[in-house]
Amino acid sequence: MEIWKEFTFEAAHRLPNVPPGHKCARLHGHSFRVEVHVAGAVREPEGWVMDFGDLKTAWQPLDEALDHRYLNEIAGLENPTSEVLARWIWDRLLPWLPGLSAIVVRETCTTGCVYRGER
Ligand SMILES: Nc1nc2c(c(=O)[nH]1)N=C([C@H](O)[C@H](O)COP(=O)(O)OP(=O)(O)OP(=O)(O)O)CN2
Repeated sequence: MEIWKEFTFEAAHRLPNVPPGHKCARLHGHSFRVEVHVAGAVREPEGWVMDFGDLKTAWQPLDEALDHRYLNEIAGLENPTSEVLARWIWDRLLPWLPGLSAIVVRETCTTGCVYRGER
């Protein structure tokens, strides 16, 4: 079974390594949406993989680190593409969520990425 919870944060960024003239080299912002997925057996008697509330608790420090920030200023996010951000979030949640199975990052309504860790 796989469960997930979606979180949102607002942040600014620019992409420093894009080709000359690329629009994403300019400072801009997104309402980022992040899905945190956890896989595992359904535990009894609770009838759940884990409490959605515990996902929220695990996310809280990341909200503090990311919300209303300039992502490029954060260590490890100097080139804050969706892909880099997904891996950065994965690395910070894995110690708290051993069943972590995917991080989905959406920058806009039409773009995003999914990271399932190193295999
Ligand atoms: N593989 C990636 N490609 C791009 C990323 C990224 O993180 N990974 N990021 C960007 C920009 O940050 C951009 O803001 C989002 O891309 P895009 O979908 O092109 O933005 P638009 O909302 O302007 O898209 P339209 O559908 O054309 O309106 C770029 N690429």
